[in-house]
Amino acid sequence: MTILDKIIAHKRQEVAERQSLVPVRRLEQSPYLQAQPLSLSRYLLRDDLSGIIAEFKRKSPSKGVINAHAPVERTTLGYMQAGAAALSVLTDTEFFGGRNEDLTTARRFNFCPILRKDFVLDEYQILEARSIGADAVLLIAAALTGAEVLRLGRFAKSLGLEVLLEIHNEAELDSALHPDAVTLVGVNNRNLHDFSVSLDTSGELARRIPAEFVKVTESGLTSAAEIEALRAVGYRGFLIGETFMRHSRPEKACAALVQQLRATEAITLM
Ligand SMILES: O=C(O)c1ccccc1NCC(=O)[C@H](O)[C@H](O)COP(=O)(O)O
Repeated sequence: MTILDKIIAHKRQEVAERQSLVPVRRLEQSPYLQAQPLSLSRYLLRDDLSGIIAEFKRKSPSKGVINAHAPVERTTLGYMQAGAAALSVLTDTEFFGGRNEDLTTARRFNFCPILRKDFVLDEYQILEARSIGADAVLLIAAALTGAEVLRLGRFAKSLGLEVLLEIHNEAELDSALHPDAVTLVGVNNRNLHDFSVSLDTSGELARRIPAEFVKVTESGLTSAAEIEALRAVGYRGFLIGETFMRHSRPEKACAALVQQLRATEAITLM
């Protein structure tokens, strides 16, 4: 049993419980449903932004507690001020120490696309994502069938949310890539069996992802040189969590990385 299997088993139970506590009609009353979501893909394609999706995560299965004290407001606002193009907020509690309120707080303090980072299995979670102020959701190919990606992706689209499809290999790409439902493809560099990280995964899969999808590289990124190397093979989004969150002031670590990127002159107008 992989860590993903464990997370998914727990999530199924959690979603069933939550649905009985917070019915769909309550989610539908959220004021965020009246607002127009921001486009994550458009922000990542902007040449005047860094392409960094800065993540707020307190702990993870691979690293345990990373940062239990950073406040969501100061961190996410700091990320934006530092030059991140978008935010990712972990809302899973059991394995990542997040909560829905973290995303809502980030939403209140920021005007940029926000990805709800969670383990989506059901339409309910997508409506919930919209109701807490998210602009995009993650669908993980390793946790879903191709038909489920299509169904959930279409539902997300009907609510105005973009879908970032996460893959680890070619087989997942082939089974889950539905142009009708997916806008961005994220290659996760972390092997969920042994937690090893290899940026070669992104390097190797880049040319397999059709040009119409915005390419995002996820996990294990630590430097401007790595970002530039992956930008050169077509990536426009760079999802970074731990490299920032392991600092007591994650937003300062983000600012330092954006500075390094600026020094390479890859970002012309920032
Ligand atoms: O981070 C983990 O340990 C993990 C384990 C199992 C499933 C997902 C996991 N992480 C979620 C993510 O995708 C990362 O938080 C994200 O890509 C950022 O990665 P990093 O920059 O390495 O924190």
